[in-house]
Amino acid sequence: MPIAFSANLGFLFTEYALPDAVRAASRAGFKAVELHWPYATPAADLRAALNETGLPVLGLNTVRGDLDKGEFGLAALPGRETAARAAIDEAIAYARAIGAQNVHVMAGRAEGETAERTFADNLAYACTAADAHGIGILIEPLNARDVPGYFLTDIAHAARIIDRVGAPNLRIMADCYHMQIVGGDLLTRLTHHLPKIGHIQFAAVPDRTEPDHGEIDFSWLLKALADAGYDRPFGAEYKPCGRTEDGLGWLKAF
Ligand SMILES: O=C(O)[C@@H](O)C(=O)CO
Ligand SMILES: [Mg+2]
Repeated sequence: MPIAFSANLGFLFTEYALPDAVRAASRAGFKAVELHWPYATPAADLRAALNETGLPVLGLNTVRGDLDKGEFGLAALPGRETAARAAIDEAIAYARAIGAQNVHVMAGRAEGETAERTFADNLAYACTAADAHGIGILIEPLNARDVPGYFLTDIAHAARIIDRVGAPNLRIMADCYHMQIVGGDLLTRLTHHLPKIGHIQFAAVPDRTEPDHGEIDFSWLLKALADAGYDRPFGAEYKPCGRTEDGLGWLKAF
């Protein structure tokens, strides 16, 4: 099965304004793009670049909240439901404007059963609102070294939340970088949860740069995941060591 890649424009091609980053990703051979927080860019400008290149947008994130206070998402924060749902509405509206396939709803720093219930309720709201437009909702476990106190760190926990919410358009964004730090055993765990996975991302571990070195052999792992049935583009979400184009040897090798 041929393997395709998505460029995460939150980290890759940041040398360019976002519409030109889409064009650069297309020139480099990526078959899709994904975004972090594109809201400062007029959707029409982005849509023009997407139409021009024909690249699909796999997803974008809800805003994190008050960065000065260290917020990293709102959806699992008890008492912040109004802000969380406004962030979800904003993300869905932007996703519709550019034709993005998914919205990643960021949980935030929280713990315990009340946070879990808040997250599940906000996700149910997001899933209903997104489903009306054919958009999926993603949740992503993040490692606690990079994001201390983040509500969701473990893929098995993400799977339990999906069962609890019970919405057909809710899936996991499984990031190999975070998962390796949170327990490794990537092929077995990813394959086990594959029916619930909507997107897979990757970067070298531990330095989160180009995926051609470090603890994980991606030339083996990504082929094994494709053999196991994962048939969507893999999201390259790493921090380039220099200019993005200068570090694309791994892409050419695939
Ligand atoms: O892994 C990450 O950091 C991203 O996928 C993200 O969306 C949250 O920062
Ligand atoms: Mg990620």
